[in-house]
Amino acid sequence: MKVLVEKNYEAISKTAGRIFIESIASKPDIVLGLATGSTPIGMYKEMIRAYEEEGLDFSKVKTFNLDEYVGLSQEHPSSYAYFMDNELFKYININKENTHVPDGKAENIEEYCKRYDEMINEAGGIDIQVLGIGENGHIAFNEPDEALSAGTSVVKLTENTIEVNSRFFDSLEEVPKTAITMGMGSILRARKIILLASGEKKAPVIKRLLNDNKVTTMFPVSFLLLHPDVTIIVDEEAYNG
Ligand SMILES: N[C@@H]1[C@@H](O)[C@H](O)[C@@H](COP(=O)(O)O)O[C@@H]1O
Repeated sequence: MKVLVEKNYEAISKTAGRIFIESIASKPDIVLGLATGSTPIGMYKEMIRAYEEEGLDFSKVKTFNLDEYVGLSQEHPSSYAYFMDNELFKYININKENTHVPDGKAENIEEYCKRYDEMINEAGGIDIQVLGIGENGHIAFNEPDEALSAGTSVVKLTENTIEVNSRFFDSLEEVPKTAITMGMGSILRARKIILLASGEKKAPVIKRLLNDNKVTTMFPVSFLLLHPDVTIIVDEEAYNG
């Protein structure tokens, strides 16, 4: 596991953005694994800047997002599909058909989850995956539990996650209780993984990840210890607390 400690949020966004920009430039039909949450927003801004100022071409890029709330349509302002459109897709020349965010309104949701993993495989697998991290160590929506799904599945969100994510909704009651998430296997199959963390609230989980040499489903991010190509990019607050 490679660890890069940067001064602040702006610096982690620039470093992560640069890795993505260079990857896209060297493989124009790259498959990106994308994440939501506040952390990757600065990195997406860097990618938009590279499109505007350096002419970075997204026309052949394919993307797969990690997760989506069950029950929210793509037009819902708190949905992750809406987030991706407004933080990245609408500013770059990506072909909308090449972007995939799990469908929170899918009719046969179990079938749909299986199909989502197949779609990733059919696209050639994820070349580079960006991840944020929850304050309880979740990645995507893989919450601490006795068992974690290998493939994409529907999961129950913890009270903690519902509360933390309520800032993106008008009220706590509006936050869906379940979500579709890529599974640990889907994530670990990505060829390269970049984990981003910013701010002192993330310091306890980053400390645990870097110091505990143990893999446990009760701390989902610990599965990254098994992956051969993970880079953790953190700011000083997330590193030192
Ligand atoms: N499902 C997402 C995760 O993918 C994300 O990593 C996490 C952290 O979000 P933030 O970056 O806002 O701290 O939030 C949500 O729960």
